[in-house]
Amino acid sequence: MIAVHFGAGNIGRGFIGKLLADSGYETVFVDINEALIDAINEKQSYNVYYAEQEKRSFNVSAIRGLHSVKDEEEIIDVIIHADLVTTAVGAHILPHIAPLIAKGLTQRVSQSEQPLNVIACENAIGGSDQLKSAVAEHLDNQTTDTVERLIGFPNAAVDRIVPDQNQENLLDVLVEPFFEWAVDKKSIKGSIPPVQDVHFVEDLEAYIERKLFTVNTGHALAAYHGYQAGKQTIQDALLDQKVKEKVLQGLKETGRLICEKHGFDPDDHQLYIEKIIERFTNPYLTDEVTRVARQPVKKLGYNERLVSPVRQLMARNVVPEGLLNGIVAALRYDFPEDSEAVELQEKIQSYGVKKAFSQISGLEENGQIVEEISAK
Ligand SMILES: NC(=O)C1=CN([C@@H]2O[C@H](COP(=O)(O)OP(=O)(O)OC[C@H]3O[C@@H](n4cnc5c(N)ncnc54)[C@H](O)[C@@H]3O)[C@@H](O)[C@H]2O)C=CC1
Ligand SMILES: O=P(O)(O)OC[C@H]1O[C@](O)(CO)[C@@H](O)[C@@H]1O
Repeated sequence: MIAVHFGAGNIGRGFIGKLLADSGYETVFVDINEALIDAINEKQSYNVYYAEQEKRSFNVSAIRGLHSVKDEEEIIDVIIHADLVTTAVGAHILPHIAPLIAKGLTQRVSQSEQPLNVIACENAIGGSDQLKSAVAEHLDNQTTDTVERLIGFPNAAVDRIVPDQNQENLLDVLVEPFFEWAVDKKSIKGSIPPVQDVHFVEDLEAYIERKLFTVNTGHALAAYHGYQAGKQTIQDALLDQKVKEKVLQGLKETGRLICEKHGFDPDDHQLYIEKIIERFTNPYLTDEVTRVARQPVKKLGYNERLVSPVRQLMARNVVPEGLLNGIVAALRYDFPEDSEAVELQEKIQSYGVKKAFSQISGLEENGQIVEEISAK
């Protein structure tokens, strides 16, 4: 079994690559980072370490690497023969890898009727749908119909905290022991050769909103409030009671939405929140506030972890003060090494908070949410 995985970064190697190897796949990593690809081809294996007292280690082998620009022909060839295609590049990168995936799929469907599934493992609602739309822009009409018939783009929710790495061996990855990978059952074409521990679910929206609005919203709140409080790591941020209370306030608000909308049991959801706070504070991980806060422009988007639950709660006549305060903290994020933080601050300087936030979030400039934010 051959899997092509785009993005040999933290999640690519530390999560998806490990599960694919555990399931008996040969994994072809595609990445734009030449040093990573060279190391994969030279070493042909790496270790995944668990952030826990025992520090269990797992060897990942049967891997090779291809460079997304230099090895285009080989990537197309491997897509023709693949049993599964996955990505973990960042949702904003999906449009950049779409042309290459489109070329691979065009050649594949012209010579084979074998179905294939392409799963975007990104922190985004409808990540695979986004990739499918981007791929469709590079297909001719006839190929679009055949791709529609043979190629599935099931959405997925992926959950594992993999911080930035500081390993001696470039490829090794330290990850939290917990992980969850849920894939939308209904969009699968043909079948996916088994991948260990993947859940195929009927109602992905409930899973993904529960995950995104708890793990990612909670992490974002800890990062933006932690940054304002001068904390270096998420672990330190959550040791500050004031920051922790702000995180818990926001999670209480998203919890209300998730339970009301998707019917999760409030007591079970409270345990889910507690488990997540425990994961954030894992003492065997060092997770920089600036990693979790990265790309504030993306994170303030319309369907993202802060604005989406605020929109949905306001539509239910609830004013979520904790989440609104989280947005305010995000709008103040000015880490100079994050190009989106620089862009955000420049926008605010040029247009003022109201207009800048409205442009970034896609919310109406004179709407209630933008008014609430600018009044804070
Ligand atoms: N790190 C984490 O804890 C989690 C991350 N995620 C999601 O997983 C995705 C990846 O995140 P990370 O692995 O943390 O990021 P990362 O930055 O470690 O990995 C991304 C990889 O994509 C590669 N890449 C960028 N442009 C490319 C291109 N045009 N072609 C091929 N490869 C390209 C980069 O070189 C890098 O190796 C994101 O969508 C993130 O939201 C989801 C759950 C947890
Ligand atoms: O910033 P992105 O692209 O969402 O990816 C990093 C994310 O990974 C996580 O650590 C775990 O999902 C998030 O909380 C964090 O925001």
